[in-house]
Amino acid sequence: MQALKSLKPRLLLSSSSFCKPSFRSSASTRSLASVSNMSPATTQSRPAMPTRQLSTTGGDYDMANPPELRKYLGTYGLTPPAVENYEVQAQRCLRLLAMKPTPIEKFQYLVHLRATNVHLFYRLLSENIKELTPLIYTPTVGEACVRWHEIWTQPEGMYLSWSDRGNLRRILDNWPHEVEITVLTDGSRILGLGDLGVNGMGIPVGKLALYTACAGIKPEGTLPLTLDLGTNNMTLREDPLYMGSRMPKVTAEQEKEFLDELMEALVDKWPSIVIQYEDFKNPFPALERYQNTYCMFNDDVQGTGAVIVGGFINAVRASGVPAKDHRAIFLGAGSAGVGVAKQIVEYFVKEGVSEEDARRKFWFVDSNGLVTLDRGDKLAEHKVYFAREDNNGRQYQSLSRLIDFVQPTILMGLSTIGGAFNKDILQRMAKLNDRPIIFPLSNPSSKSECNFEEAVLNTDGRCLFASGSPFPSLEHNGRLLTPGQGNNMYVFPGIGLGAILSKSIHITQDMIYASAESLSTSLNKKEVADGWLYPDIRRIREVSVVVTRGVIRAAQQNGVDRAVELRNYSDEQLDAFIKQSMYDPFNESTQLLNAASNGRSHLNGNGVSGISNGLEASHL
Ligand SMILES: NC(=O)c1ccc[n+]([C@@H]2O[C@H](COP(=O)([O-])OP(=O)(O)OC[C@H]3O[C@@H](n4cnc5c(N)ncnc54)[C@H](O)[C@@H]3O)[C@@H](O)[C@H]2O)c1
Ligand SMILES: O=C(O)C[C@H](O)C(=O)O
Ligand SMILES: [Mg+2]
Repeated sequence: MQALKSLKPRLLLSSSSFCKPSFRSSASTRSLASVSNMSPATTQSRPAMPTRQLSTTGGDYDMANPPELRKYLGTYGLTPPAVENYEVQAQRCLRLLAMKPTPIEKFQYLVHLRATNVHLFYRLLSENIKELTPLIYTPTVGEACVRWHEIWTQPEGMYLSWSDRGNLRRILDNWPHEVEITVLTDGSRILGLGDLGVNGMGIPVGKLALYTACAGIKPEGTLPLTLDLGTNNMTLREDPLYMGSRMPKVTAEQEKEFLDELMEALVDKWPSIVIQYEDFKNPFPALERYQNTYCMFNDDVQGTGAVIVGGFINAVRASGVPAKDHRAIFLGAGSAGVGVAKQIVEYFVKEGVSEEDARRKFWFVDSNGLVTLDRGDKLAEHKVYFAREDNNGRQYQSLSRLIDFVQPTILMGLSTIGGAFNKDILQRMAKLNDRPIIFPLSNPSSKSECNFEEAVLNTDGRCLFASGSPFPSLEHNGRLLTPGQGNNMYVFPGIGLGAILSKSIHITQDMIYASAESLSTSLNKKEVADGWLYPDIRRIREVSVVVTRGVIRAAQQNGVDRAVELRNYSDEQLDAFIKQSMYDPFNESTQLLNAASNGRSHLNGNGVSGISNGLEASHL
């Protein structure tokens, strides 16, 4: 025991045992250069970078690694002797998961698995995407964020604080990988759970895990980024375990200054980086400010708009009501609600409706009631476009009275008010429509405006339904009904991958719209025949290829692509290129082994370039 105790720290610190050659050399070069450039404030007591502990690295302890690879990696003897195939390892993982009684414990186990064996984690995730996505993403990630300060165990991304301004570029040098895409949040509106400060880190981590699982962006090409700009959440600020700055959220003007510096720093460090904004309370200023300058998009405004249009196109077809005759009530007039409605307007216009008529098909309700021009409060700028002026002075406060007035065909929820679509509301929708379109889109499940069962029971199973969070299938009148999941996870992976592969300068609105249209066409015959609005999530990698192709084609049409050679590819060639560019966790050990045996200097996806001596480098 004593021997083990003294061995472990030595091993953990020993670069010769644990670092692949390239990590050793690049990390030390990086450290020296960056330390000499940094201000004293950022270099004081700077520990050695725990590169090996970042969860986006590693497969070194994979039980599939054969003895020669273990010897090469210096891990021989550090894992049990058996060489196991994936199926055996997966069985162990799934048993371990089953032993964890609660979703948050399963989440924690999966965090651990990712940190210790990233390829196994992604193999497991890609083979069990339907079952595991709810554990690493919505809804469980919501609980994880609420409790991040209690459950955090290891670095998984970067935190940048208000007090770091002036040094952001140099701090980025601490990230040990070449980044292709980042998801960044300021934690100010995490799902429908409010301001969670740096606890919001779970969201970039979860979204980027889906980038890898759904679109094959290699794990080390992803950077989860959380801005520590203060929080107005007093409970967190007063909690001794809270890990962010204990100050009120900075002003909008200060946040703008910070973001200006950050955006410059990100592209200076990684010139081709794709930047996804996520869960900002007020995302519009940044979107407007940066969308024509950087390769960026806002997932909640644009990704959500696209995913909902994707399902909506299919819902409109299934409803039997022509586009021009639809009327929509939106509960919630925030960034997501307005983002969705704006893209539906685009769809209606493409269907031949004038923009003015399309705009007037929407009635928005926020916490003050129907959004009207004469309501007496100062409307936020983003609401003005849809504000009603035809309400004849009436201010509708109640959703049911508004339903009677508008007679909508569509009810969308992006309000964060769990249960707002109650029995009465749903029954009114069922009375008005043969196939009411009901999309309760708030996350996580507890904030969903209704669940699938409530929607089915109160509309005699006639509703066309999609929710932001996943709900189980159910049997109704002898038929198995499966809910659609209108979650931006169907599109953001393809938007990001499309931008990366086409080397786009910007992400244009046409690229976003193309993701929606491509998604709507990605259902297979059975899914269409079964009346599904979205494809089976188990086919998400195939779907992401279709979405990515659409995004690349739109980039080409807009002339924002720099990978101009792709313009000459046929669709089949482009699909093949996309697939071949995708990280495949099942290939990683084989590639590592081949490179180790051949002493080749190139490896895909593992940062192990620079191997020169092959197996001679063994640390056995
Ligand atoms: N399904 C998805 O892919 C997806 C994507 C993005 C956002 N969302 C969800 O949408 C929700 C809203 O996100 P957001 O970014 O628009 O947030 P937001 O804070 O910008 O907007 C929330 C809106 O709800 C309104 N609201 C609050 N209480 C209300 C009440 N009692 N009655 C009526 N309206 C009320 C607010 O006035 C505001 O207009 C969140 O729960 C988020 O998780 C889902
Ligand atoms: O994170 C999600 O599940 C979807 C969306 O981005 C949200 O903010 O709710
Ligand atoms: Mg979001």
